[in-house]
Amino acid sequence: MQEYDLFVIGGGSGGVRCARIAAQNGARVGIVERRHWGGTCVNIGCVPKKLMVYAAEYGRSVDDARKYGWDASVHGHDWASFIASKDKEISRLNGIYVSLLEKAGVDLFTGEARFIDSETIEIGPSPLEPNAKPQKIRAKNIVVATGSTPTKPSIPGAEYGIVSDDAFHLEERPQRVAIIGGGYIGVEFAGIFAGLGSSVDLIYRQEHPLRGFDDELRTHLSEQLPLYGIKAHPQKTPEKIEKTETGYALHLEGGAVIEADCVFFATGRHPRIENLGLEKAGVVVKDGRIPVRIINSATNVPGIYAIGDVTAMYNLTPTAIAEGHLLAERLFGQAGREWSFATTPKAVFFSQPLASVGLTEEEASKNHKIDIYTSSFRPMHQTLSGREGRAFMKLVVDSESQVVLGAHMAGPEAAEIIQGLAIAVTAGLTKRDLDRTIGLHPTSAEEFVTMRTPTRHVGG
Ligand SMILES: Cc1cc2nc3c(=O)[nH]c(=O)nc-3n(C[C@H](O)[C@H](O)[C@H](O)COP(=O)(O)OP(=O)(O)OC[C@H]3O[C@@H](n4cnc5c(N)ncnc54)[C@H](O)[C@@H]3O)c2cc1C
Ligand SMILES: NC(=O)c1ccc[n+]([C@@H]2O[C@H](COP(=O)([O-])OP(=O)(O)OC[C@H]3O[C@@H](n4cnc5c(N)ncnc54)[C@H](O)[C@@H]3O)[C@@H](O)[C@H]2O)c1
Repeated sequence: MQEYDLFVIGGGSGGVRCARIAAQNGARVGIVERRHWGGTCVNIGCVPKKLMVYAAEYGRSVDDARKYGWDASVHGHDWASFIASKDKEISRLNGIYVSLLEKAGVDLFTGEARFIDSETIEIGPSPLEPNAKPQKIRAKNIVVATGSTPTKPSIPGAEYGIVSDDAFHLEERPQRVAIIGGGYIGVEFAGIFAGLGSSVDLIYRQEHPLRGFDDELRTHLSEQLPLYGIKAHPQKTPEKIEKTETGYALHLEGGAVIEADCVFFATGRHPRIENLGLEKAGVVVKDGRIPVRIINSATNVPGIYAIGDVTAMYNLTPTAIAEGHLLAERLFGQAGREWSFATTPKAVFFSQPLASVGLTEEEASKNHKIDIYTSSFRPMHQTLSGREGRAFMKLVVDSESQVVLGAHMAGPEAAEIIQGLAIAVTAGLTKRDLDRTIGLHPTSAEEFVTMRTPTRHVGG
């Protein structure tokens, strides 16, 4: 039986980083992957999704270009050729992940892993290695980095609906898409399909999409949806799906029926822990996830750790990577690196991107007297193109200390801009620091350093 200092289950964002850093620090490391190296982000998440967002924007950009004097026109989108290009890029990235691990001296295994006991793993057949002969591995430290998987509600006809995993490999682009769920995936794919020319219905339970984001930003998004050709169905819950002669009928509670060629469930994700044998290792599972201490990723069993989506704490790639990196350094290298998880920035890659860092107005006003600064404007490139829609920016500032507690934006390059603001919020900079920063003209970003008069004072 092979023995390791560290064995990682799951070759995704968190697992790959953890294995690589541990090996670079001299540990003997093995890692197992069941399906695709690089995990969700690279294969069926962030990366192909962002490529799809780019694809979706070109149609509108050509329209804009005409207004800027170009003799350009669009004659439809070739889904099959786009998917083939996307797949080529993803398999290039798969190769990079494998070579990164190999170069670091990590042993790679393909197959489905499960615990036999708290120090022993068995690897059996999986989609990546259907004929794998079962083999056992022992390790002093084991990291569970198995990620998460889409959740479908158990309504009649749910089997007719797809999830995000399927959306990346559809044979053709559906003409009519009904997307259920107003979270990250629902909003992003609504933008993608609408941009590519599909008719899109977006169904969600709240008054506005993106629960947990700043309420004013959410309201702004609701106002923008129709401008992108998306039909919103707020405060609606799906009841059942029926197959019809022309596609599917999605019935909503209250009686409305939406006809679609594709019903897309974007109704959240749950940790992938079934069949992992956690009970054999004695690892406690609570509410379907592995609870850990963020400070050291430790489970209740000494020597067993969990990082990334399987802990259901942040569910983002950079946080999974940071958790994996921190754990490897703490176990085998020099501990001491710090990451500010509390100021993790978030972005939703909708056609008009949205991004946030720090506290929302609702969160901040519970414990602080705050000054709110807002700005809403027509982005400059739309003046000639005539495109409708406005950008929105917001700062949440502590009234007494003037520390910037949160920054929120919807508009061109919002994610790129908020990444910069995230440094300011993480560093605890004040509104005065923003005020004394000279703007970069003409940009949308300069608005964040030129908002002088509070829109309102709240809380306390
Ligand atoms: C459509 C979509 C878009 C997203 N977009 C973004 C984005 O833009 N930005 C962002 O930050 N985050 C995004 N995310 C979230 C991000 O992908 C995840 O937070 C991140 O991948 C989590 O990393 P992880 O290492 O925890 O898990 P994963 O990357 O999911 O890796 C887990 C790996 O473990 C493997 N595995 C599972 N069980 C076993 C087993 N028993 N044996 C062997 N291997 C196993 C799986 O096959 C998988 O490859 C997106 C997610 C989705 C679904
Ligand atoms: N840009 C990014 O960083 C990005 C992009 C995609 C996904 N992700 C990550 O992946 C996670 C999963 O994304 P997601 O959009 O699936 O989840 P989510 O938690 O963001 O949104 C799920 C949505 O589904 C709704 N919902 C849940 N059960 C339902 C039901 N039975 N009927 C109707 N609606 C229901 C919820 O109210 C919510 O609006 C995210 O939380 C995020 O962490 C991140």
